[in-house]
This record gives sequence, C-alpha cells and structure tokens, in this order.
Amino acid sequence: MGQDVVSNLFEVLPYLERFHGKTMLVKVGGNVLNDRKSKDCFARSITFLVCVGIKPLIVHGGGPEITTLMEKLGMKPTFRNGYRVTDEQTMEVVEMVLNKINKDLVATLNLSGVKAIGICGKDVNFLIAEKDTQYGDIGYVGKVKRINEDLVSWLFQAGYVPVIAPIGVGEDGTTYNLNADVAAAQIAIALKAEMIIFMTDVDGVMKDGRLVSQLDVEEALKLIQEGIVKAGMVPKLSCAVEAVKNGVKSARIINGNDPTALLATLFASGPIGTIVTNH
Ligand SMILES: Nc1ncnc2c1ncn2[C@@H]1O[C@H](COP(=O)(O)OP(=O)(O)O)[C@@H](O)[C@H]1O
Ligand SMILES: CC(=O)N[C@@H](CCC(=O)OP(=O)(O)O)C(=O)O
Repeated sequence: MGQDVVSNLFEVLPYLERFHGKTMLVKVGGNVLNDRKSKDCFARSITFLVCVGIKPLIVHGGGPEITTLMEKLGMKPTFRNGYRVTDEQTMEVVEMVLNKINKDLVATLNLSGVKAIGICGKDVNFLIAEKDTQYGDIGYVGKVKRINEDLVSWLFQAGYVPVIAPIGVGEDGTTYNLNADVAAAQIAIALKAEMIIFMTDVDGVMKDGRLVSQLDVEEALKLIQEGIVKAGMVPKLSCAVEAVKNGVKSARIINGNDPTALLATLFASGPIGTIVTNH
C-alpha cells in the first residue's frame, strides 16, 4: 500500500514540476454546480491544485438556474446562437442568480480549505464590457473589452483563489450578461494562463458517438462547420480554439460530473476528455 502511494507520487512528479506556479483557468458550467456531489468534489480538486502550487482561477456559469428562476417568475427564456436574449428585467434575474451561485461556490471552496474570494466584472472594474451585436440586438449581452489583470495578480499574491461571475460592466456603468465560456477564454488569454479547462456535463467533444481525445485548431473548426458540434458545445469549442490561438498552451473539455476528471486531466498520463492545441 505504502509503496503504491509512493510510486504514484513519483509518476505525477513531472506534472507537478511542469505546472507549479502556473495559472490554470477552470470554467465550471451551471450543470455541474447544480449537483451537490460534483460541487464538493470540484472544491476538493481545487484545494489539491492550490496545495501543489498551481494558481487556479475559476469562472462559473449558471445558465440552467437562470432559466429556472425566469420560468418561476413567469418570464420566457429566449436564446439566439446560444446567447440568452437579455432585456432589463432578465438582466436583473441573471445578476441575482449569478451572484448567489458565486457566493455559494465561494462558501463550498472555503469549507474545503481554499481561500476563495468571489468577484464579478464590476469589482475594481475587473471585466469592462461593451454591447455584443454579433447576432443582432439581444439586449444587455456583452463582450469583454478590457480586463483588470492587476486585480488577479494581487489576489494570487495574497494566496486567494478568485471565483468570477460572468457579469461585465460598461464604461458608462451598464451591467452586461457575459457568456461564461467566452468570458473564461478572454480572461485566460489576458492572464496568459497555461491551460483553460471547461468542465461541462459530457465527457468531451463527441463524434459518431465516440469521444474525440485530441483536436488541433483546424480539426476543431471543421467539426463546428460540419455541424457535428452543436448547441452549447459550439461556443465552448470556439472559445477553446480562441484561447489556444492566443497563447494559452492547451484547452481541455472534460466531464465535471466525473469526480476524478479535473485531477486526471492534469496528472494522469492517458488523455482525459478532449484536448485542443494550436498545432
Ligand atoms: N459533438 C458534441 N459533443 C459533445 N457535446 C455536444 C456536441 N454537440 C452538442 N453538444 C451539447 O453541448 C452540451 C454542452 O454545452 P452546455 O450545455 O452549454 O454546457 P455548460 O452548461 O457546461 O456550459 C452537451 O451537454 C451536449 O448536449
Ligand atoms: C449571454 C449569456 O448567454 N449568458 C449566460 C451566462 C451564464 C452561463 O454562461 O452559464 P453556463 O456556463 O452554465 O451556460 C446566460 O445568461 O445563461
């Protein structure tokens, strides 16, 4: 038993050396956070990363919870190209739900021994946004214009784990709803993260019922163009491509409901989920 543990430790040593001190952006989808067990497991995995000297940064979603509350309030959720059409009333619900998810996740992480701190784009102007019109006028949907990288540096120096809600603020103070995958990729690029990990509710990118373990940029774009990748996986894979084209060394798409996936994607020798690289 003791010998097994030691040989496993020796096996992970090269990965520990490679990732020590590196920034890893972990995007966790609303579907994963909905499940108590997955959320607790996620918190323990993040604690492990901190203990081995990795600097994790978390961006969370919350799409399903926003939809649930809107429906309870008698509102009709509408999407265009995966983006929620966000009028003023919807923006209020989005902000309320995301801030609640943010604090719940912070509390779970703190219970697990991490010094987590919750922020949204409004805190020290972390995410300056502007209206996103790529799919026409869909209200208060924003895209990131500028990031206050200093804030993250200060938090890392203090040993804190930033937990970011995808809410942006305009230069005139307008509140914007950001797609969490898009915000995560833009933050990873700005912070020159080593890796961006998308934790979702499937094992990775699927083709003909099978998991695709490795994709370069061209292959990823082809899967989108051919319609093999659809719905919420389109922005996710596009964001993975965007991140690796702009300096993030690799992007991973893994199953957040698999309790071992986050640590395995970093420390196991075999491939886990889908890895996207720029070559
Ligand atoms: N080729 C594909 N491979 C994997 N998932 C796909 C594919 N095409 C569409 N999807 C869908 O994308 C979903 C993941 O996106 P989404 O629901 O937006 O996740 P999240 O809430 O984690 O951001 C999967 O649950 C799946 O239904
Ligand atoms: C503009 C836009 O669509 N914003 C998303 C923000 C939350 C999100 O992205 O959550 P998931 O990661 O769980 O999908 C929304 O309103 O649902």
